Amino acid sequence: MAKSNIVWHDHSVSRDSRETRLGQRGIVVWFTGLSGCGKSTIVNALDQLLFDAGRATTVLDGDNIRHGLCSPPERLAEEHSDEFAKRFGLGFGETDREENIRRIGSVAALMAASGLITLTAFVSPYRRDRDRVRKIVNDQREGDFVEVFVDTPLEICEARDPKGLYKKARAGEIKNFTGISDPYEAPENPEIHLRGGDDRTPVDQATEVLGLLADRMKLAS
Ligand SMILES: Nc1ncnc2c1ncn2[C@@H]1O[C@H](COP(=O)(O)OS(=O)(=O)O)[C@@H](OP(=O)(O)O)[C@H]1O
Ligand SMILES: Nc1ncnc2c1ncn2[C@@H]1O[C@H](COP(=O)(O)OP(=O)(O)O)[C@@H](O)[C@H]1O
Repeated sequence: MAKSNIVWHDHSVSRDSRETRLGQRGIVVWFTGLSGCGKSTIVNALDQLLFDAGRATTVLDGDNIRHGLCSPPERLAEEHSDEFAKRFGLGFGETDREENIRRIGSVAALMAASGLITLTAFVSPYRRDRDRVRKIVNDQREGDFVEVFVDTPLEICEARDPKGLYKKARAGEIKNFTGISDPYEAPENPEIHLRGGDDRTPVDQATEVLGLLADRMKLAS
């Protein structure tokens, strides 16, 4: 393949300077799990706990990111040509999910490099896609990627069905629905394994994650 002629440009404000000013290490906390497992709710609770503790955070959430950076073709077609929408819009096929996670992974790595505690909530069903993000983040600095598996059984996610998507998927109205007509590859060695579907609240779960993150967010002394 031909060389791309793209050259990295270094900037004068270093990552260390940014992190020293913020008093924390920038990390990526990557939540993965089935639709309805609790990712967004737990991330939101964790973000609130971190914010209240004076931390600088940001949240990348699948539902929101698919309103902008990773819009589906139908949304793009409202503003752009059909050809553009088809080319750049992302659905839920395997390759579209791969590109979704590639874009988010890249953004998450940039945010962590700015010193932010970056919380992400994506189904991200393919191990290979998650591992690529792990590599990008850890290549910047080892140990900064924290995978959190929200392990809520499918039956519970389906019973919750807050958006009615499982019902539609069972009726064949949504194709490629994770857990129903599309695979979910569970993490083999997540840094944090949260078992969902018991009587713990999202705040309990977020508090557990916060405890496990404490050392990773600290600046080296
Ligand atoms: N086919 C299919 N499979 C799974 N999920 C679907 C699908 N179609 C729409 N949705 C809704 O989109 C949200 C998942 O988007 P993500 O960007 O997180 O998906 S992925 O990481 O690219 O797999 C997901 O959000 P959550 O329920 O918050 O997980 C769903 O609301
Ligand atoms: N620990 C929990 N206990 C009970 N219900 C929960 C818990 N966590 C999330 N939920 C509920 O489950 C539903 C799906 O949660 P959500 O955060 O939207 O999942 P996801 O982002 O993984 O799709 C919501 O109605 C939410 O209130």
